[in-house]
Amino acid sequence: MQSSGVVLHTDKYQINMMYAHWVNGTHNRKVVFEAYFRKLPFGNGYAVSAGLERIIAYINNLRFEESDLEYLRQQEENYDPAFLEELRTLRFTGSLFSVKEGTLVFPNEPLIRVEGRVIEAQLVETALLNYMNYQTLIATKASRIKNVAGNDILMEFGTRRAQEADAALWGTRAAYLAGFDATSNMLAGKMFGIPTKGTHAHSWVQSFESEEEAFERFAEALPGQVTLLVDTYDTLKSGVPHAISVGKRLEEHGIKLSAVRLDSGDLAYLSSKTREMLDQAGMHDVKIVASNDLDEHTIMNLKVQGARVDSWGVGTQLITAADQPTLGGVYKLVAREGEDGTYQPTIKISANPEKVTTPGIKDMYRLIDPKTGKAIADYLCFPEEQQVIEGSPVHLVNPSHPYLNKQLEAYKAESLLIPVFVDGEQVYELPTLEQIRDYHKEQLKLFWPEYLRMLNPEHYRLYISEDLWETKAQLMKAYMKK
Ligand SMILES: Nc1ncnc2c1ncn2[C@@H]1O[C@H](COP(=O)(O)OP(=O)(O)OP(=O)(O)O)[C@@H](O)[C@H]1O
Ligand SMILES: O=P(O)(O)OC[C@H]1O[C@H](OP(=O)(O)OP(=O)(O)O)[C@H](O)[C@@H]1O
Ligand SMILES: O=C(O)c1cccnc1
Repeated sequence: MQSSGVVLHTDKYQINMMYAHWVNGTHNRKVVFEAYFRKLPFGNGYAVSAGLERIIAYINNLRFEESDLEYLRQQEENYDPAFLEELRTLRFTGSLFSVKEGTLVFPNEPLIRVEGRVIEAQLVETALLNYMNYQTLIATKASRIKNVAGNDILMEFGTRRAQEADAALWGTRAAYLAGFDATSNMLAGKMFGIPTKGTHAHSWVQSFESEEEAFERFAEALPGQVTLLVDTYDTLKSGVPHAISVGKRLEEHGIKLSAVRLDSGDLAYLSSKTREMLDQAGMHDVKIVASNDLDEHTIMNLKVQGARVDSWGVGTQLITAADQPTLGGVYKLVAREGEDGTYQPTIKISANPEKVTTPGIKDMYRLIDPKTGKAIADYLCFPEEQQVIEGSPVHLVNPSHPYLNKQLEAYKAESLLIPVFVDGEQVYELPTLEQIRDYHKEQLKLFWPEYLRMLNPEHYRLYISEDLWETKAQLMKAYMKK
């Protein structure tokens, strides 16, 4: 999506609330929102933050063009023309804090904090959640797949099955930042500098009289990167023997067969047999690629069965996050400007204690054990609380079960929310995608394997400060009294 039109990538109720604030004269009132998710996807022990690059571009391009205003005029005759004139000059003048892309994040942690005029903060909710939710979801799925694939090469093959073009492109980027090595999507390659890879389809083989001829013609056309798809007719009786005979002939002309691809059948059995056949032919360097509706479960299972696969092509299951197609991130008001111009913390009550919001503007820290270098827990506190920065002991309170608390004496603290926009100005320069990928790898090293395992991982904790708990308790009490 290009700059023109992004401003209407929002829900109608946001524009209606903006209008109602304008009618009430409260549209310039300052508020603070936080975006977070409540439940980890796929039963994973962590999520991988992604979406910030697109959010930055969105904020920078946020302006109502004449066609947008004309559309609003047509849609709602109640909108006062003076309101639309106000929109014409609207820009994002607030501040936005975010965790960096590639950071490991956990439920109820603010991934983004928006501070600014309510008219702006409300407008951006929908798009921010849209970008954050999808990209974080796919980065998390990709990180799970990378977790089981180890050092094998992972190729993203999902574009044809993605929920349309934007999802294919940004999903591919999310997959790459979380550990995939390449993509088949050429536009994603061009836009983001992701390495591209490709084999050939069954249609290539079908478009020739014989499989052998198809292999030969393909190899001659593209010497140096020849991967032959061997399952169009019969993998072991036809495909692999033909790939071997063509490979031998190519060798005489100095062309090397790189790999064969298996795309159906029992991938454990077929890959083992294929490996045997290639080795017997002395083609030890020829690699085996597997594809066919793979995900972290099938890849792990195939490895347990001894599959001899060097490289995995993963499409549908990754790009659609098929087993859990949404993250469910929310955007909640945590503070608003009072009459005296200072921020007052706000709370959203729920019958479910886990869903009661933690009020106020908060900083977030990752507390790290100085001896082991491993993360202990994450911690929210008010910015004015200085203990963490000074390194003096901190009291950790469980946000929904405050009787579960403890004192932490020795730690290192890393601040997780970094300023991205301050008073409308972008102050954060995005790292390159390669740097984000490296950062994600470093993030993984920060955690004990218990938190990273695919099945039944340990629950990594988020604590709040005592002051934060006091504020939350007071607001809950005040609400109960009412
Ligand atoms: N050894 C194995 N263990 C577990 N799962 C496997 C194994 N081999 C393949 N799979 C997976 O099983 C599924 C098989 O898919 P499917 O039933 O469509 O069969 P197919 O071999 O692709 O048949 P078709 O010829 O119709 O394409 C795929 O998700 C594949 O990744
Ligand atoms: O299974 P996925 O994880 O989504 O991976 C992508 C799939 O897309 C292709 O199949 P398709 O049937 O679309 O085309 P083909 O004729 O080239 O096999 C490819 O062969 C993979 O099987
Ligand atoms: O290059 C491939 O083999 C490929 C690309 C996209 C989808 N399926 C396979």
